[in-house]
Amino acid sequence: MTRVLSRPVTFVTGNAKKLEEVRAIIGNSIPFESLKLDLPELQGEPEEISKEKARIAAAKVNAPVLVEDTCLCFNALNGLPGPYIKWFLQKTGHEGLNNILMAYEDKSAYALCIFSLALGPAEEPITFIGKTQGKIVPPRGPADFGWDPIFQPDGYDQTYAEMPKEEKNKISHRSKALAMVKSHFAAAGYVFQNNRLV
Ligand SMILES: O=P(O)(O)OP(=O)(O)OP(=O)(O)OC[C@H]1O[C@@H](n2cnc3c(O)ncnc32)[C@H](O)[C@@H]1O
Ligand SMILES: [Mg+2]
Repeated sequence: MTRVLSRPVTFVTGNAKKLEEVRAIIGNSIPFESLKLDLPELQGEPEEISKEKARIAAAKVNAPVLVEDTCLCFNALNGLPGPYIKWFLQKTGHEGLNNILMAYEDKSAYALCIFSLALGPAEEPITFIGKTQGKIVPPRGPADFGWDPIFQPDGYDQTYAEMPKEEKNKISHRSKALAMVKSHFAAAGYVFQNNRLV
């Protein structure tokens, strides 16, 4: 069934680095616009946070929106800091995050990216989850994107920060979630006119 929407999909984020990766990964496969907006940092379970973020964004923009929320989860801490990683990173830095894990032998962690698509303010958001397993290490590589220097994905000698961007974008939590977003768009029968969903 063809879905008729009167506005383009807007990817809403306050994070320029996220947007850069989303642009690189999506390429031309989904026409979208972006809007820089700092949405509230919500509490709760990761999927619910992402959905609620989409509802808030759709109400603000009054259009179809795509948002994502990223978590960094330590297995030794049963998934924390998880959605609260932004504040942990801001307050304790890479060193503090490593120090927290000094109390545990298990340094394993996973990066979680949860996209939510809300076709309008009144519509139930659809979620797409990407997960990449790895471990927390002392920082290596450029420190220009979040916790990239301390996350070393399984099967690699480099941290996310040390990898060429194209390499990270092949295996990252974000690219896995976006692969599902792309499949959804391919299967959903949305119609694009002049690069807009109509
Ligand atoms: O406006 P939004 O999209 O919410 O952007 P944000 O920066 O607030 O992002 P989150 O709420 O999802 O918080 C995730 C935190 O993890 C960081 N982060 C997100 N994706 C990352 C990635 O791929 N590599 C490293 N750090 C990342 C990001 O800078 C934040 O500090
Ligand atoms: Mg945020």
